[in-house]
Amino acid sequence: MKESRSSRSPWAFSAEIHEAFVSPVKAPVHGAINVPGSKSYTNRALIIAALAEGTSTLRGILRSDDSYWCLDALKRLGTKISINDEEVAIKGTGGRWPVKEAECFIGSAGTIARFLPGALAISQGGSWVVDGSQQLRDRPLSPLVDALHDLGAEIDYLSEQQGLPLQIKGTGLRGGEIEVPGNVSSQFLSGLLIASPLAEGTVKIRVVNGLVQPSYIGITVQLMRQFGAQIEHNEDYSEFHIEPGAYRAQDMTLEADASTACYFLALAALTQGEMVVKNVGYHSFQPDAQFIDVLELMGCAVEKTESFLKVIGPEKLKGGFTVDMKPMSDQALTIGALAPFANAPITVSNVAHIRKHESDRITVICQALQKLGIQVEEREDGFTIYPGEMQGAQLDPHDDHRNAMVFGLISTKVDGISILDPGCVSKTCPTFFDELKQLGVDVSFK
Ligand SMILES: O=C(O)C1=C[C@@H](OP(=O)(O)O)[C@@H](O)[C@H](O)C1
Ligand SMILES: C=C(OP(=O)(O)O)C(=O)O
Repeated sequence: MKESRSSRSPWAFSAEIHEAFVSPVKAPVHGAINVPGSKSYTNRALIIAALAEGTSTLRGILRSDDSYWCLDALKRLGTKISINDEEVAIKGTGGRWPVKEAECFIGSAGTIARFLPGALAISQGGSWVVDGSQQLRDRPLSPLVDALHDLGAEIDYLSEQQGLPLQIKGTGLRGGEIEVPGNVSSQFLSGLLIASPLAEGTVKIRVVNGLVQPSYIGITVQLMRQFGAQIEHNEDYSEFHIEPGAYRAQDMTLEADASTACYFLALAALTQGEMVVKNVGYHSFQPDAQFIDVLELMGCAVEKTESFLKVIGPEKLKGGFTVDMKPMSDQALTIGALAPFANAPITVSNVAHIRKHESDRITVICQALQKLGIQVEEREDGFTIYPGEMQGAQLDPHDDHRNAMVFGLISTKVDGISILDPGCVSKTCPTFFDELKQLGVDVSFK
């Protein structure tokens, strides 16, 4: 087994850059931008298209590390893919992967780690290794592997840990009734759902221990249905019933990334600016599209439409509330970045699971804010941030794109911050610092 390696792909922003400096803005930031494609839509659509019968065309894909490694893995499995900028054509394999033995390196992409094993296990014949960065090796995987075992899969851990690397044999999945916990990651359930139509029999799934970020299951179900799957579920996504049947190729344009949009909306909130994200609408299954409601609660003037989101920042942000971020936990950190500038403390609750994301996000944001001089209270499932004056410091995002992006936001208001390893934004938004520059924010690198 090879050593795990870095997750930076050829689509990453320059590997030569070690530190980024974002200067405090001298005036409110105004702009209207388009954000890149959604990571969640891209990696689901790529994998389902590769499992489908026929050739799919997907427009508006995200070009970042996570999607690069997804395309790379599918190609290593023998899928014919042509990529033309943000458009890909994928000749589906019907789940009969042409290359019967391969090693797939998937960087730090939680989505691929949770969606690919089932997509391989459904195949008849073949044996593949799936591995990722050390960061991804350390993230939870066993609830998915246990549930796939229950459906008849042969999957082995290749290390001491119950995580990547995995060896997956193409034994087919027989179908049946299984349970999966939803409290650590919703992605285990999404991975089971995506594989289920290609099982030999009906699959019934019961979700136990609650479900974090349920809207991501909405994206999974929506795309599965668009590709022709027969899937039924109850209202709270705790029970699913999937009939066997082939996925059929589709021609579709994917949504832009609502999570990425939030950083630019938050920039307006912070700088008394005005920002329009032209290609993300409010009624998306991407939960982060509704983060604008939290910005409204903080005193921003907002416009939420089907096709765009607009935020105008107030004189002073409002605090003095607790917000349960379980439904859209990727933005818990963004609140952490805004809270020191509010007029009263803000508490983020119910996000214990983000300690198992790319970094222990609760500890990283709390330690960074403390380093900048802010009073924080860290709890197992969240944090309270107090308003305060900040001084510059060197901040380490711990190879986590969302930490780096929120450090960039704070830097637009505080002098003397340096962000280490800024290239980690490439996981979902390699163009993050370029976008800031385009908006007139001064960014330099070392
Ligand atoms: O299914 C998806 O596309 C995602 C699900 C969420 O993960 P968890 O359910 O593991 O929290 C989210 O944080 C991640 O960015 C994308
Ligand atoms: C949790 C995240 O990523 P992943 O898809 O690797 O789980 C994220 O993008 O915030």
